[in-house]
Amino acid sequence: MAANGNGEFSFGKGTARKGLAKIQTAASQKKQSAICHDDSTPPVKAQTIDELHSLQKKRSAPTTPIKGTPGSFSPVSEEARQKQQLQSISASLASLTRETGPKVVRGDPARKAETPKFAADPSDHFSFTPTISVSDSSLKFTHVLYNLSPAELYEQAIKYEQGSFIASSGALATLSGAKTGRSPRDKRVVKDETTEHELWWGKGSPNIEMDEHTFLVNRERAVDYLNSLDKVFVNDQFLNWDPQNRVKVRIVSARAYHSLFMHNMCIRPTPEELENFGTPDFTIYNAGQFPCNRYTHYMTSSTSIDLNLARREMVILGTQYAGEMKKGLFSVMHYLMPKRQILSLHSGCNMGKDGDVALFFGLSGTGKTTLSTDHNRYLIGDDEHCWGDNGVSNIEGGCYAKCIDLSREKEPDIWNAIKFGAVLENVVFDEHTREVDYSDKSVTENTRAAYPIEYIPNAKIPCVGPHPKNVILLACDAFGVLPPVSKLNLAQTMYHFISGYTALVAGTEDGIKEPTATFSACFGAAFIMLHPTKYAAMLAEKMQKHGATGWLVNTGWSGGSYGCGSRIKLPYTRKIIDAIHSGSLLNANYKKTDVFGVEIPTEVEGVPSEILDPENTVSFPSL
Ligand SMILES: Nc1ncnc2c1ncn2[C@@H]1O[C@H](COP(=O)(O)OP(=O)(O)O)[C@@H](O)[C@H]1O
Ligand SMILES: C=C(OP(=O)(O)O)C(=O)O
Ligand SMILES: [Ca+2]
Ligand SMILES: [Mn+2]
Repeated sequence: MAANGNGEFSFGKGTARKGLAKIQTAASQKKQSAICHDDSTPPVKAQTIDELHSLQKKRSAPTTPIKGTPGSFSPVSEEARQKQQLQSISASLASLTRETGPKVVRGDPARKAETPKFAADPSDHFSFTPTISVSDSSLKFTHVLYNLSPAELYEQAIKYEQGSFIASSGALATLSGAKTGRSPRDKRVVKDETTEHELWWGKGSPNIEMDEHTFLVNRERAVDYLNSLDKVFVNDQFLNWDPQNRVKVRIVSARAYHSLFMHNMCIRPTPEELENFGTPDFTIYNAGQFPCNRYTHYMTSSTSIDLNLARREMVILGTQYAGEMKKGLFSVMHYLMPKRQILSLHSGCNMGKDGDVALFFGLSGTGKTTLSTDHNRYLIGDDEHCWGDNGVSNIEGGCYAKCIDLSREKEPDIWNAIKFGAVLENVVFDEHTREVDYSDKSVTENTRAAYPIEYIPNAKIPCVGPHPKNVILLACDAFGVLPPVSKLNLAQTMYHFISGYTALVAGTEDGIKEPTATFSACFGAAFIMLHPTKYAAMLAEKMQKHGATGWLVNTGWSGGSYGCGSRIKLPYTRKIIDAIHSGSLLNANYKKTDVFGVEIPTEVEGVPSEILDPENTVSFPSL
């Protein structure tokens, strides 16, 4: 379309002259008798396109009224508060050798027009901002994208991160890069005078030691990398819905994907809570795109996830798998909470209409998320909880579901939660319709969706509940020898909790290609910090005190091992779980098995009786 200089517009070259109807403008219409005028809509209140675009975005309303009037006790102006916040972020990103933080400014470097108003260094007067990375990061500004909204993070991801797309459901589909599962062999913990005595070290322990100095080397590497970038994302959020034991976390990352993931997974502060956030209790530096240096002492690959409890910091190098952040923080809670006599649990948790709470312990991929998301019950959380004197509380603000073979029919609530705002990791979708094929394992079998807990319609918010009535241990048995369900006495519950017989399912950990039998203490050995007996003793004490019943539920194979038997059908497992919740299974008829001495029911409503006893289904090879 081109203007011909007379205020008239034509399509193509000279088409108007060749007799096609002229496209008429308001000005040209006025001159003629107005037959087809349109005065019903007011003209746009802009003289230029730039002005029009400036109308599109309304300034965010001040989140809370600025407290204090001039002269009242300690008034904090909006300007002073923002300055404090940026100073805090600059301090978080400080180089320990130079002992200074970068010059940080708020806002997107791409939006030149919106000159940032506040800088961390009060002496800064700047008129332009370099947008290229320079090796001496102290000469440039690091732009901080602070607690962006999901919509803003979508735009950042789609504009700047390769492999980020909007799926047809509205979720943000993205790739986590070379790593699509956790790297437990690259997770290190600083051994110092305190942690040497407090933590579980050595054989069987997930805590691979590193020294303070090496931690600082990796921290410097991560911080230098982050400071060399144009912009970083900062999330200030909370862990734990128990208000007395809430932990403030700050996540500094380089990808919108990571920021949106943590926005979904941690508890989102209200605007007022954010204004009064102050100093975080724990900080993650996620420089996952950048490798660690293999010549650094202790490093065995280019990936390292380093935890320093004394500094209250975690550094991530060489893996972009977002699960490292959420599970890394879970490790921190496994340290902090038991110190306060609160038991941290690798479990899902839901509550019935009558207030009966159930815990679902289980190693990754064994069914915590699937089985705690139950349309007939309130969801308290899918993965990480605390059990204290007042009952249970979720640590997180979101859920992280495995979505391989996800179907709308079998898991409607999870299906519907994968909408705008949710992060979909490593899934495959149709290039045109953007419809996800949940059966496709081309990228990984460990495809995942992370969504805020309120995306589940019957989520219980705040995510807290009374003391549990049932403690369900989910074991995914790759050999098919465990019965689908058995009732445990307290001693048996402790035995199974400490030994943690289950399977690592494919993809959740680096290098695991098929279900592999394992013993994972506390059904989460990768995340515990103290010796398993410490958690087990607390669990026994709480179960006894509150009269909870223990159950062992096999969500894995029956009638033979992986490869010859088949996985227990999800609808059967759901029926078993229903019978536990309703109390009907507690009062069923039982028989003792020879193998573990556990009691197995002879009947469960909706489940074929012959599968309840493995002796009927397993064919052991004759000797
Ligand atoms: N009998 C079963 N019980 C539970 N989950 C099952 C069963 N059979 C298949 N599954 C599948 O196993 C996966 C369990 O994953 P998930 O619930 O996310 O585990 P977790 O939350 O413990 O990591 C889901 O993909 C689910 O559909
Ligand atoms: C996220 C993980 O596990 P889960 O399925 O238990 O959340 C993980 O192991 O990386
Ligand atoms: Ca028998
Ligand atoms: Mn889960």
